[in-house]
Amino acid sequence: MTDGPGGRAVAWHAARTLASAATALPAETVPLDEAVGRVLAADVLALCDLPHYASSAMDGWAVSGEGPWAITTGALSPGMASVVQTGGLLPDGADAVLRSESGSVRDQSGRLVLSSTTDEPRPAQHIRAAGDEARLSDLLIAAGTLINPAHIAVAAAGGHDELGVIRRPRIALLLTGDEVVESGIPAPGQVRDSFGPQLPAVLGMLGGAVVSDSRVRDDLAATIAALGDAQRDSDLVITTGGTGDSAVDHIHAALRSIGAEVLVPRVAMRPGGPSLLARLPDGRLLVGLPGNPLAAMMGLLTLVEPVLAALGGRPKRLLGSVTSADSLPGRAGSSILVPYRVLDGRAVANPWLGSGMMRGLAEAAGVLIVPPAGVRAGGTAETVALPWG
Ligand SMILES: Nc1nc2c(c(=O)[nH]1)N[C@H]1C(S)=C(S)[C@@H](COP(=O)(O)OP(=O)(O)OC[C@H]3O[C@@H](n4cnc5c(N)ncnc54)[C@H](O)[C@@H]3O)O[C@H]1N2
Ligand code: MOO
Repeated sequence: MTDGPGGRAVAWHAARTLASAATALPAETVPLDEAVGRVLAADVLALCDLPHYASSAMDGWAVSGEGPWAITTGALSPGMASVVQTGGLLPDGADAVLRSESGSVRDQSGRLVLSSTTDEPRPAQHIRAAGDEARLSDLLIAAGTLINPAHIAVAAAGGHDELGVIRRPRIALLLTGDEVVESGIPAPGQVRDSFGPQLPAVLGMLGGAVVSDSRVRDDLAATIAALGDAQRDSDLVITTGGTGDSAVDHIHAALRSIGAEVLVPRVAMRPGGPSLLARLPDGRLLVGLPGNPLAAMMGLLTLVEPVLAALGGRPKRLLGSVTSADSLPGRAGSSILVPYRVLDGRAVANPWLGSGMMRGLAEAAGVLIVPPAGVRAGGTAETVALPWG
């Protein structure tokens, strides 16, 4: 494994495991329509039977006993029927529903009499019984569930107006790089900012919310001051750039200066090796991403994603696997992360894999993890999914 400014590199899988050790944040209550995409903090139980009353599943007549039936209103006794609509409350005494297309009504000396024109209804036919889907206090949605729109409808049917969800991890971004410009075509020596426009979106996809976004001069004192400010309102600080050892790289020195505990000084991977994970003095976590854009995204998949999953109480995303079309050489002591596309069911490495290039990732189906021993053509490689699917 390679050593670097922060110390000894941690193997790729081990780095992800260390980043997964964060403790889940406390719960908050949100209205139902804001709960999609959040993680449920406590079990949701039915506050009533589902459905909570017996109703008709069809437009037609509620009937009691054998036909023909005398049409009436109110409670039914055998031989009586009354008009019902889909979803309508069944009168007492109803034991089936006859669909409107299966019956005919005739006037018999001033009394309306209903007869079936088919072999319907069977007993209990077209009745939605109370409690068919769930009984009062049944478990409807388990704590830890990532809530989808259908869960919202289940919770609403179960009588809930709001849900307890794990607080969304709040993220402070500190972007370094005096050469970085935020608009237009950069002059030689300048570079167009990759992170400002991209990170809030990808962090949102991972369940986080960027609450502040600051630019920091490539200066040690400014970096130390910015780290102090960033901690205050956030659960996670993410820095970009400055992870190296040059005169303009200050992340490691600033972390030492404020007494942070470095948990992962760098990761045994390429690109993105200088990615780091640290615990700040107040206990919050910091992920340092390298300045090279592709390297930073590989650091994000390795460290930020598991940290956010753990803080947000989300299930850890499992690694996938794919058959590699080609032989991919490995590198002693290191994993190589390769954005790939799929051709004829097999993974093919994308072009544009330089650590400053983003086109290969933009066109990727996922990222291959090539172990030190490499992957042979036709062999299986582990994959990590992209946050955008
Ligand atoms: N002597 C060595 N030099 C380098 C090593 C090494 O081991 N020895 N490692 C290389 C690797 S690997 C990486 S990755 C980078 C890490 O660099 P830093 O994290 O210190 O980042 P910077 O030096 O600030 O910037 C690197 C690169 O990225 C560009 N950058 C920075 N911010 C942005 C941004 N917001 N948008 C787009 N591009 C950005 C910056 O202009 C540089 O080109 O170090 C290698 N060097
Ligand atoms: O992580 Mo660096 O070259 O590996 O960009």
